[in-house]
Amino acid sequence: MSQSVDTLIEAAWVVPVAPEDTVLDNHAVAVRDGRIVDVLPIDEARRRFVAEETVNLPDHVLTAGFVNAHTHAAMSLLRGFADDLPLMTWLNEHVWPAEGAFVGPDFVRDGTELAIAEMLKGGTTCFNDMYFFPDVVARTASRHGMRASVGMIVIEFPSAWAQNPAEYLSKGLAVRDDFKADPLISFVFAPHAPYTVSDDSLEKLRGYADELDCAVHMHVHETAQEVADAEAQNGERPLARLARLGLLNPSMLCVHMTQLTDEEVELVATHGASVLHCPESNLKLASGFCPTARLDAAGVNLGLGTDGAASNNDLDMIGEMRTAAMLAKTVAGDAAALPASRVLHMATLGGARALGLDDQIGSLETGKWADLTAVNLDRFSTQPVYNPVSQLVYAASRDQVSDVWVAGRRLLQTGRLTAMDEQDVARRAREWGRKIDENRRSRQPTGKQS
Ligand SMILES: CSC[C@H]1O[C@@H](n2cnc3c(O)ncnc32)[C@H](O)[C@@H]1O
Ligand SMILES: [Zn+2]
Repeated sequence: MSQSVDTLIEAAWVVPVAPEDTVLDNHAVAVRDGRIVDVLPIDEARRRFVAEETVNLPDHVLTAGFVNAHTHAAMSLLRGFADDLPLMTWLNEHVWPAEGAFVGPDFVRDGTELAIAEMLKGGTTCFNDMYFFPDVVARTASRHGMRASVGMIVIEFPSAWAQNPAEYLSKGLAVRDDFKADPLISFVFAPHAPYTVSDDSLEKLRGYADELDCAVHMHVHETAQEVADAEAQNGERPLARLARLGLLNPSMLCVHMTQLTDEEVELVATHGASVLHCPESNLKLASGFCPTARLDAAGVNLGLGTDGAASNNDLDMIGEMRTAAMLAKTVAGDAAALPASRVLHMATLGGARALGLDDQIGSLETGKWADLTAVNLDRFSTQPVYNPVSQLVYAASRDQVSDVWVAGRRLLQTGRLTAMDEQDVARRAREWGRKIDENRRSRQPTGKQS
């Protein structure tokens, strides 16, 4: 007796992510009510299920949707605004003044939409965001059917979103409450960085995080300067400070971590914190190198993120996987470091685990949400296929992503977004670009216009 399902997706290769290192040839994923019902051989699936829709992907690898574990989605409107600068010059002299002038609900809506369009086209089905107006981020993601982990931000300086740390916290918590019934939207605390959040704010935030069993997502040890300044000012390294404040625990997600001693690698591992690696942002800002292979060997859970498009300058998780793999090998001096399957794990289940969503997404397992990405390997550049995971990580490009489902809803179909007006998203991005550029030019002394 056959069972009815909504969708049967048949692919040349299904890579379920868990168990790791598994490739299932000619398999199908059966989806009902947005969730995975089964992963099984195609001929068996055809016998067992009657599907409302069958999608045939004869040259494709079908895997878990990518989890962009650290980004600032709305910053896609600042892509290329300030390049070739180190972190603190970039932030103090360019990004923060521009954010002070332009960031409001409309900027965050349009920037987040642009980011969602780019991420879906590149196979990302969930992003972990840290930005002003988290209410707008949550609303925008939900409206477009995208999964998001939204940051309840805290930073010591006032912005158009909140005036002080207490207001950041209370407004963030109110947004979390507003979205508690939305299965696409979850929340984490997002104190910006050790150099912008006081002990007092971190202690309060930790109290809420413990009470609500909620993760804490923070830029930590991003640059050597950050660590040296903290040592000079307080005689304490930022990671040690977080440990002293009780924040270093399995709910802690440390973004970047380019400056780590062997003892600190052990400290992170023994406290069970996750590390969210953003290799391209670290390379572009010349911030340093996260020792991912050492962290992995120590048992630390690793996620992968693009960071914002203003420091990357794209939101391409396939590209990020390739960079993460290459960089890990060079940093470790070991070509065997972070093989392709491990990097795919970082980009899917590792990120999901960091966000506390690994029982919901990150792998193709019965009962999980059908957040799926299909990549067409029928290109010169990804032939022949000895191992589809190798092709995906080392050779594929994001324009080979053909189809994407979030909670069983097909948001990308043969390369086209089904629930977004691509022209309109692009038009609004261009308008913001013109406005921001005009403002910058009007403030420059004449003759110095670039
Ligand atoms: C409090 S909202 C997030 C805040 O973070 C800024 N930001 C973007 N990228 C980075 C980075 O790599 N390190 C530190 N801060 C970053 C962003 O501009 C927002 O102001
Ligand atoms: Zn960041």
